[in-house]
Amino acid sequence: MAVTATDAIHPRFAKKPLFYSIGLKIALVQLSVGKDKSKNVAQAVKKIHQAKAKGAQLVALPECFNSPYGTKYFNDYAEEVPLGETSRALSQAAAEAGVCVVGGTVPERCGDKLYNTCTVWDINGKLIAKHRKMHLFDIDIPNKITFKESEVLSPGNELTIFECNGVKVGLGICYDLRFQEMAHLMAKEGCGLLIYPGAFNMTTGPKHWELLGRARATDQQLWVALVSPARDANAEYVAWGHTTLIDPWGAVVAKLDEKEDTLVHTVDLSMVEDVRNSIPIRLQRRTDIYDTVRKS
Ligand SMILES: NC(=O)CC(=O)C(=O)O
Repeated sequence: MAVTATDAIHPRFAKKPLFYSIGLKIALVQLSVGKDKSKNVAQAVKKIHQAKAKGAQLVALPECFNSPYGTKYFNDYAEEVPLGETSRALSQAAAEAGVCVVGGTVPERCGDKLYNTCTVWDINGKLIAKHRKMHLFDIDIPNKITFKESEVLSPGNELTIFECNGVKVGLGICYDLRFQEMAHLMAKEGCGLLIYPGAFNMTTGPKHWELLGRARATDQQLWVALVSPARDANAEYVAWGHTTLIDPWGAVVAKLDEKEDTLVHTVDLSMVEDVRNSIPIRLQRRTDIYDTVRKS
C-alpha cells in the first residue's frame, strides 16, 4: 500500500489550517488561588484587564482557578456553564477588555455529573468553546502522591478546537498533556498552538511538566502553552507553577518561576510552517503501517 501524504482528517474540521503569516500576543496568567471563590474570580478578572493593557489578544488562566485543586472541593465549588458566577464574570471581562479569554478550568456541574472544564470567551463575551478534561488524573506514586479525579469527576469525550484572530488553537487540560494522540489529532486538524491549563505537583512537576510540553511541541511542530496556578506551599495540593511557553522547535521561549505573575509573549505562527517545511515528518509518517485516528 502506498504511503499517504497526510492521514485522514475528521470531516467536521476544515482540511486547511488557518494561520501562519501572523503573530498572536498571548498572556499566560499564573494566578494565586485560595479558598475564597469570589476573591479568586475577582483576581482573575483583574489579571485579564492588566494583560489586555499589555496588548494581549488572548489571555489564558490556569487549571482550577476558582477553587482549590482537590476532589473534596469540586462539588462545593462547581457551577453550571455558562450560568454560574464564574462564567458570567469571564464573559463580562472578555467583553469589557475586548480580549479572547481561555478560562483555565472550573469544576462544572451538569445534571448529576461534575467535570473539570475550560471555557473560551471571544472579544464580545460569547462562549465559543468548552473543553472537559478527557483524561482524568488518577495516579498513585507510593509515599509521594495519590490522586483520583475519577472518584468525583466524569471525563469529557470531545476534542476542542477554537479560532482566535485566524489562529486555530487546541485545548487540553493538565493530564491530557500526557496523551500524544490527542495532541496529534489537534495538530492534524490545523492547530498552530495548543494551550494546556494545568496544575502539576511537586512530584511530577519537576520531572515531567516541561519535558511533556517540549515533547508535544516537538512531535507536533507547533506552539505549546502550559498555564499553572502559582505555588501555595500551605495548600493541600501544592502546584509546581512554572507556566511555560514552548516554540515549534521544542525550545522554551519563556518561563515563570513559582510565584504569581503573567507571561506575555507574541507567538509567531510562521515558525510552525518553517519547522514543518524543514523537517517534514508530517509527510513521512508511515500511515500504511500505523495511524492515529479520531473516532468521534
Ligand atoms: N493534575 C493533573 O491533572 C496532572 C498531573 O499533575 C500530572 O500528570 O502529573
